[in-house]
Amino acid sequence: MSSDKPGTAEKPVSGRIINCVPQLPYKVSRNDLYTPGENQDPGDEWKLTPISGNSALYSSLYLLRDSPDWEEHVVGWTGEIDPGNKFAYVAPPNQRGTQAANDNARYNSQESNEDPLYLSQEQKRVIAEKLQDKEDSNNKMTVHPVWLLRRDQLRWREYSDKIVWPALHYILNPPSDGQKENTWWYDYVKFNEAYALKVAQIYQPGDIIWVHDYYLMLLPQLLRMRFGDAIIAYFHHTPWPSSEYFRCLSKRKQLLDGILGSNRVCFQNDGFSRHFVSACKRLLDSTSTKKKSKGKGRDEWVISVYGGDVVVDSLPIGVNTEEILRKAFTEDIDEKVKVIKEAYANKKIIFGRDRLDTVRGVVQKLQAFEAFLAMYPEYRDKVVLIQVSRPTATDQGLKLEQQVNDLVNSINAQYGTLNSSPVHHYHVRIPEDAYHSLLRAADLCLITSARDGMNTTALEYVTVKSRSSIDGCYANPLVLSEFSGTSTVLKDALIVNPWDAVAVARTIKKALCLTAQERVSLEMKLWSKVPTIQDWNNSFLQRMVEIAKHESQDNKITPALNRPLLLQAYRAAKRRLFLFDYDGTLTPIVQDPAAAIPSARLFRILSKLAADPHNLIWIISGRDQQFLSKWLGSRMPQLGLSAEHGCFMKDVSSEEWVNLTTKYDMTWQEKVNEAMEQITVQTPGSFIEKKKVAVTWHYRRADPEQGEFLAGKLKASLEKFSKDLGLEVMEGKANLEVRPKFVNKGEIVKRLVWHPYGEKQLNEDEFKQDDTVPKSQLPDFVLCLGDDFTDEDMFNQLNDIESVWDKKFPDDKNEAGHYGIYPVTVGSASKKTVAKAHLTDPQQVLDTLGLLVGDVSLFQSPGTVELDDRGHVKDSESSVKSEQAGAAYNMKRSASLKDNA
Ligand SMILES: O=P(O)(O)OC[C@H]1O[C@H](O[C@H]2O[C@H](CO)[C@@H](O)[C@H](O)[C@H]2O)[C@H](O)[C@@H](O)[C@@H]1O
Ligand SMILES: [Mg+2]
Repeated sequence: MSSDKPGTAEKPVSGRIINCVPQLPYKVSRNDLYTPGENQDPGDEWKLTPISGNSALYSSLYLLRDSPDWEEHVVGWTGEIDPGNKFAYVAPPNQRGTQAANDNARYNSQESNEDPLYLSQEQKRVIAEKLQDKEDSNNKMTVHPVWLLRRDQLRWREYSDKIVWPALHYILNPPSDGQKENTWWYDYVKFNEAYALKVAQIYQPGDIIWVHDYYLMLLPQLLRMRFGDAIIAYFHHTPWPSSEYFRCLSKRKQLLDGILGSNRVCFQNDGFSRHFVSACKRLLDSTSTKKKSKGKGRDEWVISVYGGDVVVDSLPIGVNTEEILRKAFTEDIDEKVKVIKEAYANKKIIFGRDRLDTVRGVVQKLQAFEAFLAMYPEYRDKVVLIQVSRPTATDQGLKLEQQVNDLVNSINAQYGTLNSSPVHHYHVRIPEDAYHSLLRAADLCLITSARDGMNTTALEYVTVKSRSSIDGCYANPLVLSEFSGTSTVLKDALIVNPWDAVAVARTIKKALCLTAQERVSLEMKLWSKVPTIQDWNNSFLQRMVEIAKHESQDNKITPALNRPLLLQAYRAAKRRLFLFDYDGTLTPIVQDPAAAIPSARLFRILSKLAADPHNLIWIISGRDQQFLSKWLGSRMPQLGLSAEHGCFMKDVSSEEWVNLTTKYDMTWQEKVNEAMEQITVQTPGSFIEKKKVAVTWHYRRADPEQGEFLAGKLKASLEKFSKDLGLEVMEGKANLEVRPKFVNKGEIVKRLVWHPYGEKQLNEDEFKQDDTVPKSQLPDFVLCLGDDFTDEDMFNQLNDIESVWDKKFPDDKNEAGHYGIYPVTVGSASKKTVAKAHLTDPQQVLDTLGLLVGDVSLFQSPGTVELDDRGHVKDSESSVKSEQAGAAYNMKRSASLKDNA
């Protein structure tokens, strides 16, 4: 698509889509029959087989490939590569029986069981070439494989499958010490980082980046860190649970924050979007507005996050109806349908196909069918349930399989005869032609999922039933669980609660008794609602183009702090200055101000930071001197302190506090106190915190609505005289603070940064900026963290300093091309900020500082990390070792294969 395509002129999109899918559509396996040799095609070493599942998503990829409007790039993990069995070492004939041969055989048989997947560059090139879609003669779809070649390939799935997936499907994991989960989390972070790296290699401005599903929740934010202007969409294919479930995840904030790097987050239906919006509100304190989307009547929200807008909406995925009809109506399938019908002559066929996991409701289905046979004995030899259950490799798989088998056996034992069984259960993956034949032959399709995003079997069934061919195989009814995402699309299906077996049984009876006219009328309604994948692609992308057009420069999301890059800059710097706010930044906000004391972890990390002679640390807080001295200064005299929003300061390793407000008349305090006391009387639970200069009115413990309302009233009354008295009234966290206007945290920052690094601060009220200090004496790394409105003064000051330095010291930038200045806001997503990056909460603050002092893993939070093809940090010790081992392994292996050829 060209940028001058109608409607795209205002904000051109490049016409390229980068589709990020959790896995490429093919399974890669090594061909055991392959032996390298001169006449061998290296491509023969590998075979590809299409993987099952995610059919709608893959169908969307192929349709985009064929669209004249878009150039498509697909980024996806290769999935687990099957290394084949050809590793057992066979000694060359002249060595057979020798000790060396036996040792080698032992070595190689271990290798064959646990192939470390050391693929050479050439092998990767060959596989990548094969993965490039064969049907794509015009090369319109370029496949970019994400390699994560490790011995234990399942590791890349653990966090998604064992932690995220259950929570998304309302399953709570049993409590654990969290150790395994942590390791899985690091792999999940790496998995997402590997994608970000791959996308960064191909990204061009104007590309639409389309991220799919819960394996890749961190990817949008990772991309936002790299490309502030990128157009990013996240589509969530599975259900999104109530925030009550989602908040059980220990990494809940990081996951939400990861998704919110997108411009648009889209779900299968409004209910899922609503849950997501509420999770963002509760966990990240974001705000949102809601409206109806144009034309479709669906809900659309705009969430405000860190200064930017994220559209949240829904668009149910569809199926490729044309292709289904083409494939399901062939002479071959006609024959197969006839055979099925003859095999079950005089019986109504009830059909179901589900993955055998706990949420697909196979157990509920069998229980309902059992109830049906019990309640309606006249149907016992007149129906058959053909249930195809696709095996899954889950932890509960075996138990579930056993439960299903027991139920099938018990139903067949009770209601079967010598000649027939009411349930035919196939625990296999059936081929596509068999599936289409069964869809066509069915008199009823029964879907009883306890949770799913979009059940494509239901859509495919309705599609097939829209065409008449053989008598009795047209317009057959669908019984559909209300817990399936599909029920919001196919509202006219016979909707059931799968937990109510009796009600489902009654609905089966009702469905089997529908007249032909009723069935046709139902089918017509359903068929008109089946979304096609073509429409889904078009609508999705059309909306993305609109969003791209309306993106404004002053509405950009402040991205998450890129901690690995921070670490790099930290390591390279020698004159580091840390400027930390206290409440809400180094400690979480609590009800009682006196209870917000530093944690042992905070002390440990601050002590480690302070122990480095290249670090200077200042705490710049609204707290008074007494609090700061008691809890911080007395324990760590090496900290610089500033109290009451810049009114006082105490230099590093000094005990003397300097009052920066001595020249100021303090009679205003009386007037402010008076106003605050009046409001305190009216507001039970509120109180005044009197400091030396500043005065704070707290209402955290008051009724929230009353507190907010009266804070507004108090602010208005204070503002009547504050200007004349040179005061500033500041809205804090459930408080209102007043202090002289000419002091603020930004002024302290100015003093600290514009000062020869490491020299004592001057004890003067008035600060005179010394412009003669050379850059080599100014800090080369400034990390400033704050959560509040008052901290914006610090960020503003740093931004100004950066602009001045840009002009004054254009040649003194660091290796990364900047001055190492990091203004970072902490907490609530709803606030507008001038900071350059954000962290979600004080815990992430400690994780970040912990990373700098070596206490925390690089993969605790996602960021820009260069990984090699095995998921090691590039050029790290493990990466180099792994590369050497790989080279040795490949030499040995090819020698062994040649010898045995
Ligand atoms: O600049 P800071 O270090 O962030 O201090 C700002 C104010 O923090 C304190 O109040 C806030 O934190 C309390 C403890 O979590 C909480 O209970 C209260 O609702 C918050 O407003 C402190 O009491 C004030 O003096 C500081 O100015
Ligand atoms: Mg604060």
